Formats: sequence, structure tokens, C-alpha cells
Amino acid sequence: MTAALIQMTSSDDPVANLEMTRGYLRQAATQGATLALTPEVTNCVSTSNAHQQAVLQTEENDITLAALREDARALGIWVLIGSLALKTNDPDGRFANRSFLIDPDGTIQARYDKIHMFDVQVSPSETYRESAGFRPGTHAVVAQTPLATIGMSICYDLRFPHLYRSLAKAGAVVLTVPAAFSPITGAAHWETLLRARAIETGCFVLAPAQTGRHAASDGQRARSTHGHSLVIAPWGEVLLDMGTEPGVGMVNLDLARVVEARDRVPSLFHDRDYSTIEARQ
Ligand SMILES: O=C(O)CNC(=O)[C@H](CS)NC(=O)CCC(=O)C(=O)O
Repeated sequence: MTAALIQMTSSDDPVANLEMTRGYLRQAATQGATLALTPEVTNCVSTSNAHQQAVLQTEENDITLAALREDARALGIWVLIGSLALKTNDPDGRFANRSFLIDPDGTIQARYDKIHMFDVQVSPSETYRESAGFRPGTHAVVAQTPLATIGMSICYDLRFPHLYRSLAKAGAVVLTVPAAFSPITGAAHWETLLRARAIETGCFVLAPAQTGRHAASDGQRARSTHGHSLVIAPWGEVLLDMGTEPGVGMVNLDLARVVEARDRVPSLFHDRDYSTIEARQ
């Protein structure tokens, strides 16, 4: 399979973001992608709940989802929408942070709601409370496709290694980690965690990322993200690092490398039971 990672700087305007995404998808298809991947919250990066309430749609009515399904069909490629921020019918009014896998017929083959919410004080002046606006998902998702069996995740999920172990044990050979990582934690942890997940599972890791400073409507706090969309091989090598500029990055994935890595170090299959922890004082 040939993966195209799309690195972009989404604003809080879904219409402008869609235009940008469609351009990148065409570029990816022209360069021979069989799977193109977009970052987390492709449709809208915003720090304002009121703005999100005004511009976001439900899955049924979302313009980004409809257009990208049409593009997947017209271009004849698989598309992983890293995620869309979507309205839900939940009584608490929270949004979903939902990833979609779309086939070359434009059909949605899998959807995944981000499980782990980024409720973190990164620095004295930088706090995130994702769970205030978004409702966490409750299901891990593995999608069997003719390209590969794909385990889905989103951003902060990256810090929960048992999720990826479960996905790999359920058959995943490619893990997707679309993200909008914070600049501080990105510099400290992003590449190391992605390489660790690849090494632990013997999977390819595909991590398309938001990058740069995200334009926000009047009076709202603009956010910045780390960029560095990465592709990691099952043995842990970095196959692609897109730096901080928006664009499309192409990588050929030789899935035989999954078997090779797991043959060399079969730790994925060496779990042991330790139901109790001996606590010593
Ligand atoms: O809120 C949105 O618009 C979309 N969601 C995000 O950007 C999320 C929650 S704020 N970002 C992360 O999970 C970053 C994780 C991270 O940076 C880390 O784990 O260190």
C-alpha cells in the first residue's frame, strides 16, 4: 500500500478547511496514494464552544464527511479522516471526536470515537479540558481492508499503550494516530511514543498531524500544534517526518516488514498473567 499523510493547519472555518483538504487529497491521489490520511479535527480547530456550536454539524449533515466520501469515490482511494468534530444527539450536548475510514466507493467502512480525553495542564498558562466539550468513545475499532488491517486511534490515545496492544492482538498491522499535539508535549514525547507503539506492536504507525498556528475568529484564543506527521516502521525506524510545513508526504509500506519485526522479537505474543501485585513496604 502507498500511504499519503496530509499535514495541515485547520482553522475554525469548516468550509475553508474542506477546500484545503480536497486539494491535498487530489495531490495524494495524483502521487499514487492508495490510502490518504488527514489529521485530528480536520474540519475545525477551535477553542470556543460557542463557535463550535455555531459551525459544527451532526454526522448526517456534515459537509466535510459528505464531500470527502465523494472525493474518495471520484479519486478511487481509501481515505482515513483523522477526525471530525461533530454534533451528537447526546443529552449533555457534547460533541464527538470521530475518525472515519472510507473506501474507494465512498462507503464508510469504520468509525471510531476518541476514547481518552485530553484533560491536561501542559504548563501554568496552557490547560486543555477536552472532556468538557467532547464525549469520549467506549469502543476500540479494528478495520479489515484489502490494503491492511487497520487499528484506529486519535491523538491523546497514544499515551495508553494497552489500547495499541489490544488493536495489534485483534489483527491490526497498521495503526493510525491522527493528532493535534500540543507544542510542548509534542517536542518532549510525540516521536518517542509513536516509535514505542510501533516497536511494542510490530505495526506500522501512521500519524498525520495538525501543524502551526491555527487561525481563530475574532476574539478567540488561537491554538498552535506540533506538526511532525510521522510514519514509523514496525522495527521502529522513522520512515517519514514532515517537519512543520503543511503538505502531503508519501510512503510505501511493505507489510512483510510486520512479520519480519515480529519474528525477530515476538514480544507481542509473550504476555504473561500477573493478576496480583506484591506490595512491599
Ligand atoms: O480540541 C480539539 O479541537 C481537538 N482535540 C484536540 O486537539 C486534542 C484535545 S485538546 N488534543 C490532544 O489530544 C493533544 C494530546 C497531546 O498533546 C498530548 O498527549 O500531549
